[in-house]
Amino acid sequence: MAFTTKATIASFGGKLFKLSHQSTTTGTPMAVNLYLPPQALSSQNNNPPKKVPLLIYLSGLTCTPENCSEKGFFQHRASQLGLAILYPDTSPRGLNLPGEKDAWDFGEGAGFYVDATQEPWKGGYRMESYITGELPATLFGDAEYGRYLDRERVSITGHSMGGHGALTLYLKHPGLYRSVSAFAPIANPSQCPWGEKAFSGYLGKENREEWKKHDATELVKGWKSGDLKALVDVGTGDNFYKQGQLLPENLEKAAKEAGVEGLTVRYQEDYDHSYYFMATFSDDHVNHAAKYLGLL
Ligand SMILES: N[C@@H](CCC(=O)N[C@@H](CS)C(=O)NCC(=O)O)C(=O)O
Repeated sequence: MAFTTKATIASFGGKLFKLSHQSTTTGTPMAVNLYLPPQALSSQNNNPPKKVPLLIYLSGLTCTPENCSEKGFFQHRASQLGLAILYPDTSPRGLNLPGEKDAWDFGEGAGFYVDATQEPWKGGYRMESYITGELPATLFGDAEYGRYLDRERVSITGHSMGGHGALTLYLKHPGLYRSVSAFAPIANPSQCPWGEKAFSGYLGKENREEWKKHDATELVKGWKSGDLKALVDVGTGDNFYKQGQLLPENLEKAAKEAGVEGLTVRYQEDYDHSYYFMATFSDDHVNHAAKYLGLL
């Protein structure tokens, strides 16, 4: 369903639009933020306006579309290059399922970008279908916003749970995105406490084979689509990294053993899990996407 525009905010010469739409995939209203750079907006009277490529940013646990729009600083470099950014939500909200709000790492704010197969989650917790299907289809088809966007040039990035989402959706859907990057991703969720909890709930405790289809370290072993075009940053001062929630080394090892080229993992000395880390390296991640989107 078409978007309702809740707010329009000037940012780095472009505009951030706070949007909402009724999703048939989740059965709920979904909030999403869209940043249009100045290059798109200044051509709004051209017929058609200049179409710019799109970077989809998937957020981490507890987040809404606001966190990264406000303090990730992606808009800074995106405005210079002419790149739109889409900030979706991290789960459906308002389904009022039992236990949905009991924990910060499961349920609301923690959809893990999978389509749940287990009750009571499978009706609405369908974030993989939402992010890869309904959301881009709605956006590119939207009379107001779709005309600025080039649906053939899309890349994906994300943080933590969203880094897991970016990597797995990229690996599961070859050709859908031109490149991928991730900040502090949950890189091997089948082997860490966050992933075990989420996959047990959404996919079933016993269905470990099913878990592998949503695990970047497992998926990379079957990658057959050439150079990976993947950039990953992890801070060595990140407590979640130290606790073994992220496991980027497992992803690196799996890619190496499978002979998959094009994965760059950088360990950034002292940086933590926060947006101080994200904002420091967001220019690099926008540049990475821009390279494959024909902007650099
Ligand atoms: N609520 C958790 C932290 C969750 C967390 O760090 N979430 C990250 C993504 S995994 C985030 O972006 N949080 C929102 C923020 O920092 O603005 C805790 O208390 O330890």
